[in-house]
Amino acid sequence: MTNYNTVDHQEGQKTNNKTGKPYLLLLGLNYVFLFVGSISSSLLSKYYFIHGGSSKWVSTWVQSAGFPLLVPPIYAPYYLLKCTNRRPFSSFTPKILILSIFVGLMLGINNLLFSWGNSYLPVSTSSLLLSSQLVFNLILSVIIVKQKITFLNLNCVVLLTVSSVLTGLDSDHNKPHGLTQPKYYIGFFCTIGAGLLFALYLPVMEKIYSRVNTYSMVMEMQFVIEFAATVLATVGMSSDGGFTDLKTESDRVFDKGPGLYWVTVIFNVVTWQMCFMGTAGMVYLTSSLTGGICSTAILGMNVLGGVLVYRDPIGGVKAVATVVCLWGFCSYVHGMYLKMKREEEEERVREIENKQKNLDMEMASAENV
Ligand SMILES: Nc1nc2[nH]cnc2c(=O)[nH]1
Repeated sequence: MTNYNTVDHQEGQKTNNKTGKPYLLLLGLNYVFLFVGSISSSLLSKYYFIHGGSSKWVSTWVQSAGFPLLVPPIYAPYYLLKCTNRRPFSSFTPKILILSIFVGLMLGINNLLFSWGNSYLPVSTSSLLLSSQLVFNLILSVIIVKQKITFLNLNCVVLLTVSSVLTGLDSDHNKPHGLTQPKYYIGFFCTIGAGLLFALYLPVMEKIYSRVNTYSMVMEMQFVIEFAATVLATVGMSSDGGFTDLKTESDRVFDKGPGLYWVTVIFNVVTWQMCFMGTAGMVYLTSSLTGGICSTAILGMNVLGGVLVYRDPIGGVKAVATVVCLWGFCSYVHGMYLKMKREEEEERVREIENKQKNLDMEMASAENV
């Protein structure tokens, strides 16, 4: 199993084989998961609320309940494909298990706040507000994993934050018909709270991953994390009539009928799982800050999704905010690409120098003989 565990906490600095093909393939795959999962799950969460769904607990539950989907990729390599000697979950220590459960509970609360915000605000507004998580992400990454602040990451964080502040200031234009001022502010603060928790979740995950040495273990941890988040959501849902809500909503409330209700729930479960698996992979393969920047930039795309799919109102300010968000992300990815190329070149030069040195030494010892 490929091992990508050496990190020095600068973007893209997985020093072990970080430019190799398997690494880039895995990175690309995770990014596709994150991209598709994040955009579709945000739109589907809103679809649930727009068509009559009203339970914040149902919307929270679907964000983590897809953890059984991780069973085949966790067990198949050992039991079916027999391509690894590592038994699933064999590297778990009690400490890692407890930490994973703790992170799972934190994620469960984040999911609840996220649902609360999403139930009141337009997709585009909540997505841009969530972008504020990046500043907290940067600060907490500096504290927790000693992330270095560079021009590249600071520039991106500033641009994405300016983008979300612009949206916050544009609240009058963002309020759809029927959304009262108190509901707008509840949605606003729940979303900012979710951003804060997510900003803590990412560097805490990176810290735990520093003890992890295979990608399989990342999937196993994700299984435990999502399981814990689901237990929290299930307890909340049971105490608040959520399971009855599921039945009532599907039979009587959802205006697209029971069939589409269950399709919405199932697709929510699958796309959220993709989103969180992609996030975990990005954090493991790069860093919590790069993972945060990638997820936050996709939120900028959600703005376009909200406008195109739900006809969210978009004024000049929101349009400028979206452009700033995309500009910040693109300049970061471009900077990272240049950095990776530079490192590849440096590595190549080092290899040539080492080969030359070895050759010189061999020739010198041959002459001495
Ligand atoms: N708070 C928060 N929750 C999420 N759930 C999935 N993506 C996100 C995100 O970017 N922020």
